[in-house]
Amino acid sequence: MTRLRTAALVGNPNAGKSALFNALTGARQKIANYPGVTVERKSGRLVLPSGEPVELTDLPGSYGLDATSPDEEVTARVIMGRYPGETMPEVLVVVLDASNLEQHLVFAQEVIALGRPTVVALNMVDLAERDGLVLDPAALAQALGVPVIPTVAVRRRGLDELAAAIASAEARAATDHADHHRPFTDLTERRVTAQAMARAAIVSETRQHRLHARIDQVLLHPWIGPMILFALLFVVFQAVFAGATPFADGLEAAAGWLHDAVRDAMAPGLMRDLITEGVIAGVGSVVVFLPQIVILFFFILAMEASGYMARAAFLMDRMMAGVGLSGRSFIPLLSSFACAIPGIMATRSITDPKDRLTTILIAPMMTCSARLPVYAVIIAAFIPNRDVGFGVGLQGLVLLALYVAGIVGAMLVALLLRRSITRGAASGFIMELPKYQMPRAKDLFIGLVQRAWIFLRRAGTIIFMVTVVLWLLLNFPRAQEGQDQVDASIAGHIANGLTVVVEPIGFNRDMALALIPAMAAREVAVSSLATTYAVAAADEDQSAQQLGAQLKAHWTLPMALAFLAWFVFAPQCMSTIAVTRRETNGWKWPAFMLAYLFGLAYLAAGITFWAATAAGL
Ligand SMILES: Nc1nc2c(ncn2[C@@H]2O[C@H](COP(=O)(O)OP(=O)(O)OP(=O)(O)O)[C@@H](O)[C@H]2O)c(=O)[nH]1
Ligand SMILES: [Mg+2]
Repeated sequence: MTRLRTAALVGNPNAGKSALFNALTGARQKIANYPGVTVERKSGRLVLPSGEPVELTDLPGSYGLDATSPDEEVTARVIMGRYPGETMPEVLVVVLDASNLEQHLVFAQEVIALGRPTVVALNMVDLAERDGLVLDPAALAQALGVPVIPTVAVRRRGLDELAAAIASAEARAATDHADHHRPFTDLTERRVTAQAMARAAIVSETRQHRLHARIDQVLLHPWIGPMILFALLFVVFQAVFAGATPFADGLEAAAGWLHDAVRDAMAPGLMRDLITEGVIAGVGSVVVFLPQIVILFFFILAMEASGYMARAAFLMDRMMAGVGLSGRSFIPLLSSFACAIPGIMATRSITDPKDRLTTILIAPMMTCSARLPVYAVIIAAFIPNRDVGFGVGLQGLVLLALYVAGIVGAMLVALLLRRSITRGAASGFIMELPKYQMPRAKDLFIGLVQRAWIFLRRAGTIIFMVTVVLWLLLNFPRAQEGQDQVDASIAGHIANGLTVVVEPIGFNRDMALALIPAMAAREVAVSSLATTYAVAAADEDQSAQQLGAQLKAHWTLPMALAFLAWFVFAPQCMSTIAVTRRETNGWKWPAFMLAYLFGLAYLAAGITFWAATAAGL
């Protein structure tokens, strides 16, 4: 019988473990240039030169075997063979950042001291070379007592050698009968040794860090830094609107054309209506926002890969401390701009449980990409595409304001929570600043394709299904002669009931109708509105108008602004609630989250509506 061969990648955060894992197994794990990207173990298949497979596990980065946060706990457990349902990995592959040896050797020694078959991947040797370090891997191997293989994960350099080293360590593992206890190693001692080893392994060092140090002086400057960060965000949101418009217009025209083509080609009837009103008008109204999503993620991915994101975390640390959070919360909150689900999972790298809980509770207020279609459709319909001077577009400005509103709301809530429910001292923040890197075009491209695919898949599955169900609920029972179809329908009845609740904050029936299906996914608010208006238009024998024109015909500006304010806060997403339940082990906190976010949304929408009405908008 053949054994199942196993190996695990271990090392400090940001050493390039996931990049190496992807290169060795062909997986597509997320990599980014800041610590704490991976928070869960992930396995894949590596094929050795002999053709034999090895199950390789990618682990969260860690500073030591005595875990201080939930993600480090996973690493320690897997290494020690105490992870439920999993055998202990036979070979440990320690991944080191060659340009940061002194730090990374501290944990490496602890792992090597376990006495198990171990191989060291001396990764990022390209960056070490760039920084003018000349390394002596043989000296390091001698000092550590295990093989050391230089690698460049992102350029696939050294992979064959690494696989061969894993294979021979693997062969030793078969005859390894050592008892697997954990020997005591002293941290201070390891630090001193790490320093000595790093010195011995570095043959020569030239001063090339200077440029990067100078860039950091500017980007991390107490007041120039935040200004640059804000200017950058400003550019991002301008680009989301200005850059996407031609593409979005093209897609919208294509959807319109498709709509007309289907209408002309099919015989009149419910099937035709389902396709034109539900699928094309509904799902199509969401898909047209693909260009905006791609532009937003282009900036996010470029900032992640370059190393700027970690600087932004550093800059925000002071502001975060002001509301009782640490800069450690920044990365999870930042991930929440893509989606709150990975954001909430990323809180596993936060050591302090109260810090972590607070971060989980405010994460849904970060504007996730699912809100972008909702914001964009309403802004495009109600905010004039005007230049407010210096080439700054009003639409992009309003979009930025919505993002800022979410951030400010989150900070205020954090402040309140830290003074009441999650009271406690704010923990300190130490984060290594990663090296600056030029984002690689190929990685960016793959990242964008992945994001686009996630967006389209959502449109094709959950948004499609919810829209079709809504269309059915809008069309049955059929209206009597002279009756309005939407009013007669099941959906209309439900919406009329809800309208009583949301009328005080300025919402009409159509808006109320969009809120319930949008619980499945926020983008559904857009497809629901599009479908509702398409059904209503067909009923009144109007030609189908584009969604923007329909909104303008049925809503006032204060109503539109109130709807935007609602979406800044409302917890319109079931999956976020589910992941909160999982990460907090119970229903208490997700229930709390739902209640307070709905409360906030209601307040914000109401205040916006009445203030805008009073201002005569
Ligand atoms: N230049 C260079 N960059 C690398 C190399 N390996 C990884 N990177 C980059 O370094 C950054 C960190 O890589 P990851 O694979 O996410 O690091 P990790 O060890 O998995 O980090 P955590 O999941 O946070 O523990 C990414 O931006 C990678 O593109 C390398 O050999 N050379
Ligand atoms: Mg990783």
